[in-house]
Amino acid sequence: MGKKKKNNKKSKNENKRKKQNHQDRNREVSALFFILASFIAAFLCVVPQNAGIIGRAFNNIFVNGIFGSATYILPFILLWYFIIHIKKSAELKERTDFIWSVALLIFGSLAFEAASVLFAAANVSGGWIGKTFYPFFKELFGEAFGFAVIVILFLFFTARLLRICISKVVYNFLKNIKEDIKKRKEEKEAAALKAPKIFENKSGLLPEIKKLEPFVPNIVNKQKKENSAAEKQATPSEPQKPQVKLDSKSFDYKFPHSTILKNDETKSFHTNKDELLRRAELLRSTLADFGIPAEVKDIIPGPVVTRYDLILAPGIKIQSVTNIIENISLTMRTASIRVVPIPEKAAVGVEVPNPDSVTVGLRGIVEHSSFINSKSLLTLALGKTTDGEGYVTNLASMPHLLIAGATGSGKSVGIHTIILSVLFKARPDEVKFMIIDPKRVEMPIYKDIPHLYNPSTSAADADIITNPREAASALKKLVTVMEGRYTKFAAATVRNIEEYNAKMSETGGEKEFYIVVVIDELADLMLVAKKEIEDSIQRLAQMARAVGIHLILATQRPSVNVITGIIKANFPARLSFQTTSAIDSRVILDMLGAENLMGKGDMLFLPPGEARPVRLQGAFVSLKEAQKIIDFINDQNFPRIYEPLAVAAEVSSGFNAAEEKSMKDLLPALKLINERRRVSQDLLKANFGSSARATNILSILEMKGFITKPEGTNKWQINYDKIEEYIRTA
Ligand SMILES: Nc1ncnc2c1ncn2[C@@H]1O[C@H](COP(=O)(O)OP(=O)(O)OP(=O)(O)O)[C@@H](O)[C@H]1O
Repeated sequence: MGKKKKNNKKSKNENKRKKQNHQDRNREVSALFFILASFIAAFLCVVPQNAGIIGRAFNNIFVNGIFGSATYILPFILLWYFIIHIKKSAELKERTDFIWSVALLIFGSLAFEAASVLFAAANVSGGWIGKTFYPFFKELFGEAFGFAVIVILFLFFTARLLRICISKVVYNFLKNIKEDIKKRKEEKEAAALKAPKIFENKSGLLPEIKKLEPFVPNIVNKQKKENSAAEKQATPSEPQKPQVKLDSKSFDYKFPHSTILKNDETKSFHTNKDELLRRAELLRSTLADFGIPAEVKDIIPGPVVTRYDLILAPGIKIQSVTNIIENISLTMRTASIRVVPIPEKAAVGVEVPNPDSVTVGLRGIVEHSSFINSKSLLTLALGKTTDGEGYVTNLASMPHLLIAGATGSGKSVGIHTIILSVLFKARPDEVKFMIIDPKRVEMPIYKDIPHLYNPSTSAADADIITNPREAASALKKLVTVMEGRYTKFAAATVRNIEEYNAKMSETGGEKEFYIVVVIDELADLMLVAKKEIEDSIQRLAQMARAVGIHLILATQRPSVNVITGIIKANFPARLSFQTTSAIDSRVILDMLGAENLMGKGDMLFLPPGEARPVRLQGAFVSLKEAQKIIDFINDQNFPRIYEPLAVAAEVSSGFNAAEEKSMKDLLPALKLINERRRVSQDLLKANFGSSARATNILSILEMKGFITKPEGTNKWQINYDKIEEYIRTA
């Protein structure tokens, strides 16, 4: 059944490719026709006397006849037709293009006629069309205004033909003016405020309102400046091409535009100074009520939470604040308050959710200078820090990432932003994703991207892996791919993928692509084949970094059964969304805190080697936006080809030593099932000796389609026809 599905998919891909080739050929023939027509028309316009009867006829019919001087526009129109046919990314709108072209010639004739009358230009004329219809415009609008109307309509038709969106041009123009005015105003304000001051209250424990005032606007200004600087540095929609580039593939791949995404609401989040000061005072007085003398030193407003940095009176422990978190929540009328030590300021930060939070959009971060300027192909746009700064990190240096969080906390959205951030920077032949999604809910949207990879299949058949057993087998094969790369790199006397690719650039050899393995719900895999999965993950996590393989594991059940000691030890970078309990927070981060997050993308990121996590509001991207980016990529029909080593590994045999043994057991197992008319782990164990052997046989039986387990059931269905046929032909 599996084979049939694969064949169907293959033939579908083949048909698609054939259709595409046919369309490409048609476009090329049309382009050739239009460039020839353009040359001939230009020749006939410029030197009709050298073109015999045809030249004279052309001159008499068009230049001295129908269109007058507007005939000279014709070669340009034909040239434009050539351009849109040769440029494969341009959409062909044959009927409307023809209408705009005719309108252009008509209004060109009218414009020339109007010019000849208005400026008494004897050497131009509007031909029969100009002479017949211009009097009507002249009568209706008068000479000068009539000319203006004709020119405006002429420009309008030109814009339509050239696919220029006038409203966009006007909008961008007005936006630039508005931003210019805003920037000048900000500069004036900044000059007035002079250097940013950190307020200090020397008089007592009450924060002094006057001294607080310059602080809040300074933070907001800083963010706005960062935004406009980023906007200036590069066109937002065009992330800079990273330096590492595979030169062996010549496909003209286009990166998706950030403008496909929705605008980021946090670009200019508003802060109400009076409200912030009121809440600071409320916090101070609540602490005082519980006998904790403290001074609010800084207020750091952010898009989702505001941090109040407290200086505790000498002798007061930070735990005294942590102990009354719930009371603070009550008085401040908000849940999810978090207390963090800020050693660099000798302060205690109290993070309080804002009454109105704004969504952090992915667009705001991928347009941020730190993302645009990052050279790594594996740059991740995670979200924004509590003070509203874009937070960008590099998967290549982590080198693997462990993600956990309760259901609904924002894990899937987080995984989408991670995958999409890479899609904004990396060509399909530079980075590939091996996506394992036993939940089958979130990841199917990526099933056709040319970045997809599965070491068990050829490139054309690569799909999202949903079956836990297939996942276990694919991970094993990835270990083989990793070992193959090690051998290859050793032969090339390089230590890692960067050096290897640099060497290939010099020698013109084939480069290696990075492989990012994404597992959305590790728990589902661990349930089925814990030992196998753990072994593969351990080996990959320990060695894969140098050969460009990186793992991202996500789970909503961060228990020690799923995130085992072995896995944890090999994953120094952790990302925790809200957890259901403090214990879960400890499992994932080795500390408390994640249980007090707010959900919906609120997260703690622990970079490798860091002692304290950074709190971030994850970038949000809707499935609709993600789909648009994927469509943009898929529409380019990037050829799905793997670098040879990737498939060479074991694909022919497809099994390792243990599996080979199981293959030998296959025929006796099939005979047994056929005889007993049932299958189970116990039956196989009783006949073949051990549980492990029985598990391996079950896995082979399922992979070969002899048995299937329909979703939602726990019973194997047996394909007796297939079994009988196999036994007959064996
Ligand atoms: N960064 C974010 N900003 C704003 N809202 C978010 C963000 N991330 C998630 N959400 C909201 O939270 C909801 C749940 O998110 P998501 O589906 O990612 O959770 P999950 O942890 O994957 O849950 P499950 O494990 O059940 O699949 C989303 O539908 C969205 O409304």
